[in-house]
Amino acid sequence: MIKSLATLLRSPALAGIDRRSLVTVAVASIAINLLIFALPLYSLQVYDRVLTSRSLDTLWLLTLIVAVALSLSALIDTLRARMLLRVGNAYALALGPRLMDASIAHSARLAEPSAQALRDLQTVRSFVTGAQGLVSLIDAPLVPVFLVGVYAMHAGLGNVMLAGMVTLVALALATDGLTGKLLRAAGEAGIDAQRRVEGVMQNAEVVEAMGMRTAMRVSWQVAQTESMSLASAAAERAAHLSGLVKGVRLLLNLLLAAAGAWYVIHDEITIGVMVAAGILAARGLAPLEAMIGVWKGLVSTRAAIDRINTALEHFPRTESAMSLPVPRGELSVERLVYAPPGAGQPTIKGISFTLEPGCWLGLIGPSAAGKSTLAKLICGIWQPVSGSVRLDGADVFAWNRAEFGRHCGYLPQDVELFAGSIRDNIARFGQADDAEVVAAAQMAGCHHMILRLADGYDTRIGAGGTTLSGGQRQRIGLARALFRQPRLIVLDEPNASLDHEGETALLQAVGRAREGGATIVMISHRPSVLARVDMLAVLADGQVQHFGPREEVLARLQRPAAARAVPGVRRVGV
Ligand SMILES: Nc1ncnc2c1ncn2[C@@H]1O[C@H](COP(=O)(O)OP(=O)(O)OP(=O)(O)O)[C@@H](O)[C@H]1O
Repeated sequence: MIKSLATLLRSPALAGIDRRSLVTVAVASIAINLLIFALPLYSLQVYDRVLTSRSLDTLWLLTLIVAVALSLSALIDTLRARMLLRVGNAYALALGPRLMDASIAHSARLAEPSAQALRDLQTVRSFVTGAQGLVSLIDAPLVPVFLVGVYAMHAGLGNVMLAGMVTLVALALATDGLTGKLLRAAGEAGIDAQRRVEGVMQNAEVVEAMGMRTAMRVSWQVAQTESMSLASAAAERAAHLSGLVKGVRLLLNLLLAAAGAWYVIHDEITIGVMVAAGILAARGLAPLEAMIGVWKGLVSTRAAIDRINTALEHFPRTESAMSLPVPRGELSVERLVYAPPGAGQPTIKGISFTLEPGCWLGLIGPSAAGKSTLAKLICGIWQPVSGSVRLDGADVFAWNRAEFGRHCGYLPQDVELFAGSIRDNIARFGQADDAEVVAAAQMAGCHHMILRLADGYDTRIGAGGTTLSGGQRQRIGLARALFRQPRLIVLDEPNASLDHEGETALLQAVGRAREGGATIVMISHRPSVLARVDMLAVLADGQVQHFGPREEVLARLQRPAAARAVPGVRRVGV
């Protein structure tokens, strides 16, 4: 048990806990508990000395000393709570950025939005800082000190307390055995219900348009009810055990009083010892009772720590800290193989090609050919199973994301803009001169469109802000991709929502980026686009069917047999 506790404390999820402050908290706990000894010692003196000597001076002096000791104990207790608050907050602040990175990587690589690890971080923080958390457990290791104190007074009373301790520890273990599994299952079911809610809210328009509210509500209710019934079953068992614990505690008090009285009657101890031992035993057993009280929190915190560890293990910092020079833009895709996580079959099956800097590649192929997957691999979002994508010889996946991002512009198929101003979105939420933002917008052909909005570049989008049309979003997304003229530009169906004017602006922008030496990969089936590219790649079933200069590939596609071999390419109609 101690070994597993040590492993837990060393786990990456708790790496951000300030150990030195915890040692201070432990020292404070020892001080609090030692000062508490003043009360039984006071009773001992008052019952055995003061009452017999009837010395009021001694009584006042003793009362004053013990009052100071207890006040000091209360003060240290408050400071300890404040320190735990600071430890918890510092922990969340220290681990938060890494978990945010891991959550983004998780969501991007598994294409499954998940902020669970960040919620788990708050669970651990609340446990460390809350009154019903770590502070309830922190006194538990000092229970033996109280036991020794009671034994020092009388072995018989010590035995009664030891029996009480063993009973309470057994009840704690029973609580774990009877409720732990249920609580963990309830937690998982709760997370599942939460995921469903998030999914529904993200696609609320679809739900409303097609009257799917009832079906979605029922699906959520099923998960929610399961979570609630598991939690209720656990709570019911815990309530029975809690009643039992209270009963045991009352019985122990009675037993201690009875045993004390027995020993007093047999002249083995004084009344003072009897009262002092009762106080010591009660204080000593309290942390064990508290431990049972916070068991639910303990189980959910343990599960949260496990999930944080998993998130950190699956998405460790694999990026190189090495700073690389600005690439020229030579893109080489080498024997690239990719299979989605959990899928047996690869969706990219050994693709290889090279693009010179300043080359514009058009990527075409039927639906589900793997075009978007290839685009994500080229941007280093997903990790290949084997092979690599290299920009100027450096593996894009291993490249430091922040640094690689400066050289890469990416426009996904579903353009997502973030809550914030249009300026922030174009500037990728970093520091930027106004001139740079305007230049990117002008290049993407959306400068005038932005100026026509109520607050121009300061127009807020997202929650509580303006809702942009699909075409407007796509143009701002393009400006974001072109911001600061990256060396590699990957555009996934960038003209899907664009009108003729928008498409002309897009082609001009990409043409200018090419003139500036950027390497461009563009997925599109529009003839107007394909007429402008330098190279053309035709993808089918995760493989390159044709690759080469545009004219050459188009000529090959004109042959009926070739076009038949790549279904969907016919509609290019070039
Ligand atoms: N996150 C994912 N998890 C599992 N499978 C995926 C994932 N993303 C894509 N796939 C699968 O990979 C294959 C290629 O998908 P991809 O989106 O790359 O095709 P595409 O050529 O871009 O299609 P389209 O033209 O329809 O957008 C498909 O079979 C798809 O089901």
